[in-house]
Amino acid sequence: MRLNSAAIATVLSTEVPVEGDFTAVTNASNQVQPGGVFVAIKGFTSDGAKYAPDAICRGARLVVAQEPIDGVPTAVVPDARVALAQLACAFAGDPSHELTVYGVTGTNGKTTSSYVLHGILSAAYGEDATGLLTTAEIVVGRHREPAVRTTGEAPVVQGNLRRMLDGGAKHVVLETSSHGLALHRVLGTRYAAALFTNLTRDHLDFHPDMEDYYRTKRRLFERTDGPKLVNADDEYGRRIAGEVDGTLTYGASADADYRISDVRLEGAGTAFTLKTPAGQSLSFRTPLLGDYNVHNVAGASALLLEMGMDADTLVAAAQTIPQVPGRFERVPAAADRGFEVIVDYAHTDDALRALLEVAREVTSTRGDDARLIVVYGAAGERDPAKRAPMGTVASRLGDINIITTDDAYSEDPQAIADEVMSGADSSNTAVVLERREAIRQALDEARPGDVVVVAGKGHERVQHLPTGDIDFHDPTVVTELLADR
Ligand SMILES: CC(=O)N[C@H]1[C@@H](OP(=O)(O)OP(=O)(O)OC[C@H]2O[C@@H](n3ccc(=O)[nH]c3=O)[C@H](O)[C@@H]2O)O[C@H](CO)[C@@H](O)[C@@H]1O[C@H](C)C(=O)N[C@@H](C)C(=O)N[C@H](CCC(=O)O)C(=O)O
Ligand SMILES: Nc1ncnc2c1ncn2[C@@H]1O[C@H](COP(=O)(O)OP(=O)(O)OP(=O)(O)O)[C@@H](O)[C@H]1O
Repeated sequence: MRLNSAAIATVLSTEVPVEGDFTAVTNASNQVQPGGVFVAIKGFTSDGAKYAPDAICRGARLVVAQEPIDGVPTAVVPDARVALAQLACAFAGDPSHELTVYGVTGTNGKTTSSYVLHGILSAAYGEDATGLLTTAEIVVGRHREPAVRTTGEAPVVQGNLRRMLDGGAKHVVLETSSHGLALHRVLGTRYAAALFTNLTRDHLDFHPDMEDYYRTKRRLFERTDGPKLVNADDEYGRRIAGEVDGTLTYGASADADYRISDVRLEGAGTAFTLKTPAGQSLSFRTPLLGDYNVHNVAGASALLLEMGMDADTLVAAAQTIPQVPGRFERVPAAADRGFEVIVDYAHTDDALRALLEVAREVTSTRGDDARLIVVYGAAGERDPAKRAPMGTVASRLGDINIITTDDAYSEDPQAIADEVMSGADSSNTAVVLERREAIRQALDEARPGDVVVVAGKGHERVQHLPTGDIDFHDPTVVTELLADR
């Protein structure tokens, strides 16, 4: 919707030096629309003010910045990121206030839990009534498109919420990263419900310490009026429950409000019982595998029960949760060879441990000689402290392990691999830097019965290397290599 200068002045509580109507807002100079507002953010690597003249050339009629910019009509604000969010909400007409928005946060399991919530909501209320914003995809009703960020900049978040509302959505799941909370990308969004999975070491290149990381995640719960569910089996989940009024817990702990028990592999999925605070025992069957996925399904289910979903509808819907892209994704072409290939997004030591424990369990059901073969690596420019622990986890749980390159960005892949190797056991680990070659060697090694896990990139379609970006999608590469054999 259009906003006039008076409306912008009110939203920002500042003077606006240009009259008339404005069409849209952005912080990216190359996305400016004619008649738009450009918000100049002082970033970590660059200063948006540098791009203000370019934004004006592209049709912006007003720049919002923390200091006046010479020769450019500027509205001055104390915090440009806050201003960006305020304007994004105003231009989109505050869509979150007309939607039921479910926020999901945590270190691991956000995307999966978001898909679980979305899958159950879609089964219960119809696909057209739902929307999903995650790391893997943006889903608007029946339309799916790849996502760029977990939590995009405020105009992206608000623009998508508006699109969903206009398309008939009522329930939207918004995966909410700590970057999103810290950098005000979701400021002004009304959350009707919030879910916390867990907190383990990650993103310490961005947060000064775990306490800051924790407090940032906690903000989601402080600003949610409706139901709030946290993982009782995670120390930080318990902290939120103790510190934010009205927060309930789920988990296997004896004192969890929603208590998980009787977890067992059943057919190609998992069965478990969820005991509710009202004393009901609900028997769940889900196609997802592993204890951590039981937590993801239990957390989402507890939240939906608190939101008033009928228990029978919920339990039936949980049986039909669709495959989450790149999370324990089985590559069908491998079945013909008698072994399994699983692609997964695990890229922290904790996620890798959780993944490989399930993969180990699956391997053990495939016979005494079945082996677990693991291809994995650590990303560059991201929290290097997790590299050696990833090596340790893989060596402990995998039979044959190949360290390869993940997204190295500008870092030297060999140096990253050396750091991972420093935590690994060299008797069961090799380094093969080229990712396609590493996967090829793992497939060559695989015998009938074995399980091959390719971890780290999941749904992603590009590999970021110091030499530039290349197209790379693990499920496609596995399928191509199997076809070549
Ligand atoms: C730390 C971080 O999140 N940085 C993001 C942030 O950077 P920044 O605000 O410091 O911006 P900057 O690059 O210094 O540029 C300053 C300003 O100039 C603008 N600019 C810049 C160049 C230009 O030509 N024109 C222009 O207008 C930029 O849009 C920006 O507003 O804003 C940029 C523009 O939107 C993002 O590209 C950048 O993402 C970086 C590359 C990134 O990798 N972010 C990751 C870590 C991230 O956000 N991850 C989280 C969590 C993932 C998870 O665990 O699930 C996520 O939510 O995705
Ligand atoms: N609840 C969980 N606890 C621990 N590990 C999990 C959990 N759920 C999923 N995982 C593992 O972590 C990987 C990433 O899961 P998912 O994409 O759901 O998390 P995420 O929080 O969205 O990650 P990111 O922040 O990197 O986008 C999965 O592929 C799986 O191996």
